Parts: sequence; structure tokens; C-alpha cells
Amino acid sequence: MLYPVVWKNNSVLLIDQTRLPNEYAVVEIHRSEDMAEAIRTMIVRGAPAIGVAAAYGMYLGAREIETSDRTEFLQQLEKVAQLLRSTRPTAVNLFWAIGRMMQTAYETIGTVAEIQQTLLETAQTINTDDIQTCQAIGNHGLAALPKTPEKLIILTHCNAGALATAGYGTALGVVRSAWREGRLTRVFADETRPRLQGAKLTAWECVQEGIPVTVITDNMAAHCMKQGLIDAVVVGADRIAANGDTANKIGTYSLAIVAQKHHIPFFVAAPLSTIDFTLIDGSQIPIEERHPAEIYQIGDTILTPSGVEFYNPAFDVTPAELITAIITEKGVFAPDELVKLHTLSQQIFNHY
Ligand SMILES: CSC[C@H]1O[C@H](OP(=O)(O)O)[C@H](O)[C@@H]1O
Repeated sequence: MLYPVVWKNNSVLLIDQTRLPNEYAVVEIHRSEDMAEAIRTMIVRGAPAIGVAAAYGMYLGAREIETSDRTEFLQQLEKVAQLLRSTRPTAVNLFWAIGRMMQTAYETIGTVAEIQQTLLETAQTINTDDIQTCQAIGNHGLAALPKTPEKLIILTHCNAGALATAGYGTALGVVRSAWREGRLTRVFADETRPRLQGAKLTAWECVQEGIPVTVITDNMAAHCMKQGLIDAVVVGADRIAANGDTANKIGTYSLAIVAQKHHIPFFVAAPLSTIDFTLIDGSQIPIEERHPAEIYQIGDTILTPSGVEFYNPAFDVTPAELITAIITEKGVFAPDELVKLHTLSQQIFNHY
């Protein structure tokens, strides 16, 4: 199994996803500021993965606080939370995980040392829980996929794999489960400009797992669907509103439009921790804008002339009416059924 975030020897080990697929490098993180930078620069990325990373970042920050006074400790911990919240705005998992860590600190009655220990245990629980959640998503996804005698070809976008979670993946979790059950022919992976998570990360994960994978450029997806090459589209999510509107990597929205045009089921695979029930629809989901260099530069090559402007939104929002179903660890739901999960979500994520 592939784990992008690992607690080991009193530090956090991150697979450096900016160096894949050509180099498998691990970065050792000891301090909260370094964890914030790792999230900001996408050494670690993917909604659930940055939630897990932020949880450990909260513990790293907690152990840096040198006071035995509980009130002072909590005030300092809130500053760590603010630092981590400032890293990336769209994936709600980041904010949920930080909120859970703060809630744990406030609820722990004891010495500062006892609060710090409880924070570490909470981060480790968030980590292990997400692996189990992804495996449940994968298994529930099997029931959602088209029931055809032939094996399926699934198109996915960006990377919603083990690298984007604590392990196993969400969209690629469904792919892994389908592969293991003998229901998959191959994956078509959008390269996913500008950060190329599909070409670099999804393709790498599939090769590691022996899953046949075809990489296409983003502008080929519609043609592939029109040719009848694709049986289903399965993507991840960074934030899902209560009505099922879903923020995911830029390019997801256009995929959903073309999938509907060609009557191809379009699935979002995501844990409950990605659903933001405080938003009635996707209109208020914050969309991260990243540096223009992600568009105009690949390696040492500058792609565009000087004197041009750039617009680099990292995400878009797919309206619920374009989504066939949302695959969660609690089952498969039509977008308008998510409200059934609200009470359960509040029980699991209360006050975060
Ligand atoms: C398992 S959801 C992963 C989700 O996060 C990715 O964004 P980024 O690579 O910028 O962190 C992408 O939207 C994926 O679908």
C-alpha cells in the first residue's frame, strides 16, 4: 500500500509529489512551518491527504509551544491553526482536520503535555481512519459502476489516488477495487494541465499497481467519450456543497458536461469529510488561484511570449445535476440525497 503521509521517529514523512514520477523522494517534516510550506507547494496534495498533513502539522506546532499554562498554550495553538488554514482555500478536509485538532485541544482536560499527546493520537486516528474510509469508498463504488458483462474502461481526472489521501484513494480507490474484482480493462487518465497530476501521479500509481493506464491530454477526453471508449467517469472532490455541487480539479466541469452529452455515468468519489453542509450550493466554494508559472513554464521551458496575462484557477465547480452519484464510505447517494448524511456527518464531525 502507498502512504503519502507517515508518522515515524517523531517526524512526518511525506512523499514529495512534485518529484514524481521521475524520482521517489521522501521529505522529513519536523516543524509546523515546514508542513505549511509542504502543503502550499504541493509536496503533499489532494484533499484528504492535506487534511491528514495539517492534522500532523497541528501536533508539530503544539510541541513547539513552550509553556505549561493551558490558556497560553491554546492561544498559541490557534496561531498554528491560522498558519495551516492559510495554505490552501478549497479542500474542506484541511479545515475540518484543523478544526478537529483544535476541538480536541479544548476538550482535553489535563496538562499541556497531556494535551500534546492527545493531539498526536488524534492526528494518527485521522490518518488511519482515512485509509479505511477510502477502502470503503472503493468497495461501495463497485455497486455504482455500470453492470456490463464486458470489463470497464474508467476515465479519471487529476489524481484522487493513494497519493491524494492517507492511502488507497477515492476515485482511484474505486478503480483499485474494480481492478481487484476483475471488472476493469484499463484507466484513461487525463494529464490534467497545468500541474499534470494525472500524467505524473495517477499514471505512476497505476503502473505501480499493474493497472493498465492510458494517458490522454485533457482536450482528448470528449473525443474518447464520443468514440465510445469510456464506460464511466470517476473523479475525486475537494469540497462538496449540501446540494451536491462539487469542487474538483479544473477541467472536471467540462468532463461532466461531455459525459452527460454521451450518456456516460459521472461519479464523484469522496469521504464525508469532503462534504461542507454549511454551503447550500457550490456558489460559495472558494476557488484557489495559483501562480501563472504553472501555466507558462514546464521545467526550464517557457511556453508563452512575454506580455500576456494568465488566469490559473486550480478548481471548478460541477453542478449537482451533472453528477450521477456521489460514492462515499457510507454508500452511494444521488446528489439530492446527501441531506440524509447531514445528521451522521454532524455526529462524526460535530463542531469542527
Ligand atoms: C482525493 S481528492 C483529490 C483532489 O485534490 C486534487 O487537487 P490538488 O492536486 O490541487 O490538491 C484534485 O482536485 C483531486 O481530485
